[in-house]
Formats: sequence, structure tokens, C-alpha cells
Amino acid sequence: MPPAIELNGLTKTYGSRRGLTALTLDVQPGEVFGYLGPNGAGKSTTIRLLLSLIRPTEGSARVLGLDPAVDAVDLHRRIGYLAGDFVVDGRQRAGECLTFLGNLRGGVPAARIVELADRLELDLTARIKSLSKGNRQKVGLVQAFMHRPELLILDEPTSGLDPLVQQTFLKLVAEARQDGGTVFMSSHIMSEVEAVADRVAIIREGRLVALDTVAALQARSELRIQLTFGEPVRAAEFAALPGVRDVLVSGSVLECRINGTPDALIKAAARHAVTGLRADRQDLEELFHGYYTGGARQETSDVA
Ligand SMILES: Nc1ncnc2c1ncn2[C@@H]1O[C@H](COP(=O)(O)OP(=O)(O)OP(=O)(O)O)[C@@H](O)[C@H]1O
Repeated sequence: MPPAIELNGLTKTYGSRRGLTALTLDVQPGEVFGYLGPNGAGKSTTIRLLLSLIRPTEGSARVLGLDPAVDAVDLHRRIGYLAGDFVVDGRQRAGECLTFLGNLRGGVPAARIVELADRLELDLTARIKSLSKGNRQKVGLVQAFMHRPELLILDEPTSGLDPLVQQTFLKLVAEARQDGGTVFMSSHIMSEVEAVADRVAIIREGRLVALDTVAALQARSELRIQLTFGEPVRAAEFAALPGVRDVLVSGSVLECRINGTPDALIKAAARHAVTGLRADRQDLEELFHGYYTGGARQETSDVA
């Protein structure tokens, strides 16, 4: 089976502005792939290129083994797409709009539309223009999921949704994967992607800065340690230990950060009487903030 998504040196410039620079990555069938970056990073540009809504300046994209510029009609039937700026005719009722879109995709059982609307708490009889932003987003989600597509491409899918509906959305993603589907979703919020994604890519200013599994990224996050000793200690004794940094000593209390294993620190600490130990792992949100702002080092297993 070909990769669900295969990008090779994909580049898009808008006049003198860079939208995306030499993006190379694969998304495997059955994978939930989180695509993260701050505003203006190039997420929507990537997604529009995937759907051939815009043409690349350089490089290529293949989706479900096909060329999106040539096989657009076939692909649109096999993909569920939610645009970042999902717009439909506001005069229609939500149910009519969804039935219409379902017919364009070869017909979707009415019961499937009702089931998704119920789960997302969407009123199918309401006119779209009367709906709030969050409820319009639900119409967008139903149309993306309703035909059980092989590949879901979702641009900021949870924008405007309240936390309960976000949970329902995450369940829908998990179910799509269980059914053998692939999900590519963009976001600027790590925590929602962390909950469902197998792998995560982070882009900043149009360039890929990290690509790894969620588990590997978690393992890479640093430990923050506080040790309390039975007597005063000196910072110099710990500062040069492998993996240990930002050592701060105040009397008998030592604070530091650790990348990798705490083995050397623990062995050095054991030369003293240790009366207290606290260890917190930096959460991924903070790690990602580092990537966003250029603070984190580029340490990826898949990026050349
Ligand atoms: N049609 C366009 N014309 C000119 N520049 C554009 C156009 N579309 C996007 N850009 C520029 O390309 C860069 C990437 O934009 P893109 O919309 O892909 O980012 P994004 O990651 O989706 O951001 P957001 O989270 O704000 O939607 C930005 O600098 C943006 O200003």
C-alpha cells in the first residue's frame, strides 16, 4: 500500500513571501498524524497543496498514491476534508446542506448524518447562517467524517468547539483509525494532538523543525529535579555531571534540569544524606513552545 501522504521537497512561495520550504514527509496508512505550528507557519498552505487547491512552486505531493492535480475528483471522494475557513451556503438548513454534500460523494445514509449530528449536538434543522461559529464547525466535521473516508485532512478541526465536543471529536478520530482510516490534522495546540496522534510534525516559518512519535518527544522532554540534603552542598560538585544543567544551590537544597538519564546525578547525590527528592517532567506544551520560538534544538529522528 502506498503512503497515505507523500511529500517531496514541497515548496510554495507567494510572490516574495515563503509559505512552505522544501517539506519532505510521509504519512503511513492507518496513522493519526498531528501537524503543528504557530499562526502563519504554513499549515494551511500544506493542506491546500495536498488537495491541489493551490499549486506547488517546487516539489511534489502524492495522496493515496495519486497526484492531487490529476486525480482531484477521485481523491475528493476518498478524502474527508475540513477547511480552516469552512464556508457553505448560509441559507440552507444544516441537514439539507449535509445531504447535498453527501450526494456529491455518491450518497451517505441519512442515519449516519443523524448519528454524527447527535453525538456532536448539532441541530440539523437550524439554518447555517443562524449557527454560532462552533456549531458551523460541527457541520464541517460531520461532512468530513460522514462518508467514512480513507483519509481525513482536517485544518484546525477543534477551533471554536467547547471542551466536551472536543472530546467527542477525539473519539471520532480514534474510531476512524480503528476502521483503518488515516488522519492528518493541523493544530496549534499540542495537548489535543498529543491525545490522539501517533506522530507529530512541527513547522515554523514554513520549515519542518521536528518530526517524531509522541512517545519519543515525551522521552526527550527534560526532568526538573529538586534534591534536599542533610547538610549544605556546593554547586560545583554537580554542575559538570553529564546531562545536568542549570544547577542552583541554596544551602542544602539543589535544583537542576536533566536531559536523558539522571544516573550521574543520583550517584553524586548518594555521597550525601538525601532528605528529600522532587522530580517533574516538563510537559510537551512547554517543549513545543521551545520549537515554536526557536528555543529547542532540532533533534529529530526522521529529519535530515
Ligand atoms: N494567498 C496568500 N498570499 C500571500 N501570502 C500568503 C497566502 N496564503 C498564505 N500566505 C503566507 O504564507 C505563510 C503561511 O500561511 P498559512 O496560512 O499556511 O499558515 P498557517 O500555519 O495555516 O497559519 P494559521 O494557523 O494562522 O492559519 C504566512 O506567512 C502567510 O502570510
